[in-house]
Amino acid sequence: MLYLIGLGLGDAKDVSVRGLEVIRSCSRVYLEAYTSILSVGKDALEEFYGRELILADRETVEQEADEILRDAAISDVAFLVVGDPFGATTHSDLVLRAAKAGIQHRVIHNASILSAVGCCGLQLYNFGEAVSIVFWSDAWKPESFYDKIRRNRLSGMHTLCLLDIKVKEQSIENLMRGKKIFEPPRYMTVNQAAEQLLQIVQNRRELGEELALTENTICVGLARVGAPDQHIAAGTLQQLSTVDFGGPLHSLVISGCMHPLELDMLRLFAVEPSSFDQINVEDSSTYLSS
Ligand SMILES: C[S@@+](CC[C@H](N)C(=O)[O-])C[C@H]1O[C@@H](n2cnc3c(N)ncnc32)[C@H](O)[C@@H]1O
Repeated sequence: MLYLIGLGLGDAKDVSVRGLEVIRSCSRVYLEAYTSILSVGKDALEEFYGRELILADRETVEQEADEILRDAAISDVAFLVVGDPFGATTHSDLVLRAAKAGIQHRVIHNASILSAVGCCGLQLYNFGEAVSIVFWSDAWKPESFYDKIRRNRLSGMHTLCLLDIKVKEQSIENLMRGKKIFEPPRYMTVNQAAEQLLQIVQNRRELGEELALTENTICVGLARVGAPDQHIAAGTLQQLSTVDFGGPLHSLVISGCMHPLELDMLRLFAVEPSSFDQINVEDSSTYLSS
């Protein structure tokens, strides 16, 4: 049996009781280590579970899936994912491979950022498509996430922006020389995401486009949700570009049409309460101009 087990978001002890029992009984336990992280780290998890964990990076999961699935038809193998196993698109592939090999699978769910984001006060029912914001490089500055945010805002929907994680990256030089030397991991901050969005707003303004969001659009930054030191701040996109959110992981939400209760909740986290004064909750058409 292949078990996909969610670990939750904040702490080693967020694993469910059933998840923990299965982890302790499996013959091998993999820890997926590229779509999300628990800031407590692998050692703390091993100590709490009383099990050795095998780190599974993107290469292992995508190119050596057969090794993960080895003997899973006759013994139990656990694949641990921070958050919920299906809070990332990547793990359907492992399930499909298991099914093809005649291996049964079971999922033990847990909290995901996709549901925990509701802690900021914006209602989960009012979110549209989630987007990923990737790190820009000198040569590659994609803007496709802006167009998805635009579509959500036109429908009055909020947008959860998941922010890029780069682990085991090689510099072009090391890649060309075939040297397996990796750059330090990088986790996109709310500030970096806001700065990239502000740049796109500026680009679109210069093109004369009607803007889907501006410097003054109300957004929410969330860091380390579920951990004891989680940090949430609500304010304009411009304001969030300078708030210090501390260590990873971070997410950014772009508001859509807000119910008065949602606004009241956001005010609890306001960077500057007066930023919320101009918002007319009754009229969703104001969102294209705010
Ligand atoms: C692929 S997604 C989510 C994966 C995870 N399996 C889940 O269900 O939450 C990873 C992204 O979610 C966001 N994220 C995950 N955990 C977070 C947390 N505790 N606080 C804030 N953002 C988080 C970050 O933007 C991160 O880059």
